[in-house]
Amino acid sequence: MITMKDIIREGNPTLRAVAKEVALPLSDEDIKLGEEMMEFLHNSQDPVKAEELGLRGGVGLAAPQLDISKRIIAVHVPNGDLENPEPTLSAVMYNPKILSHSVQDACLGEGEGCLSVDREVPGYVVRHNKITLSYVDASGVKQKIRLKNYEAIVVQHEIDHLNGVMFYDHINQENPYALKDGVLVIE
Ligand SMILES: Cc1nc(NNC(=O)[C@H](CC2CCCC2)CN(O)CO)c(F)c(N2CCN3CCOC[C@@H]3C2)n1
Ligand code: NI
Repeated sequence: MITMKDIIREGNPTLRAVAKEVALPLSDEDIKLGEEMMEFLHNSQDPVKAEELGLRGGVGLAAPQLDISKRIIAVHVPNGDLENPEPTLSAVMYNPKILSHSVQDACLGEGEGCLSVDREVPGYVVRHNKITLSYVDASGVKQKIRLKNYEAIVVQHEIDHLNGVMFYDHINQENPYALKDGVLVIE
C-alpha cells in the first residue's frame, strides 16, 4: 500500500525527468501499480484512513512521484457537491496525451500544492481551461475525453509530472498573482 514514505520530494531528479510511455498491452505490474495509485487517493480522501496512515489529501498522483518514471497517472476528483458521492472524474490513465485545448486559460483560486513539495508556494498556476485528452484505461481500451475547469486542472498537473514540470514552474515570479485578461479563476 502506498503511503507518504513512498512519495519522493523535490530535489529527486526523477521529478525532473521525462517519463517513458508504458508498453501495450499493459503488463500486470503496470495494472497493479495503477490500482495502488488509485487506492492511495481513496485512502487520502478518507478522513479516518488518512489520519491513521498519515496521508496528505490528494486528488491526483503521477508514477514519477513514486520514483517510477512511467507515463501513468491516477485522478480521483470528488464531486463538489458533498451530498453526491459520485466523483466527477476517477481514472487511472496510461500514456495520457493532451490532443487539443481551449484558448481560454484557467487557474485554481487557491493556487496549487504538490505531494512532492513540502512547502507552500503561493500564486496562480495558469493552465488550459478545457482539454481534449487521449489515454489507455486500466482495461487497455483507448479513451478520448474532454475535460474542463477543476478536472482539467488536476489532469494537467499530473501530466506535467510526466514531463518533469512542477506546478511552481508556471507561477509568475515577479507577481505570483498576476493574471492576464480572461483567465478564469476557479474557486
Ligand atoms: C486541489 C486539491 N489538491 C489536493 N491536494 N493536492 C493534490 O491532490 C495534488 C494535485 C492537485 C494540486 C492542484 C491540482 C491537482 C497532488 N499532486 O502532487 C499530484 O501530482 C487536495 F487534497 C484537494 N482536496 C479537495 C477534495 N477533498 C476531498 C476529501 O478529501 C480531501 C480532498 C482535498 N484538492
Ligand atoms: Ni504534484
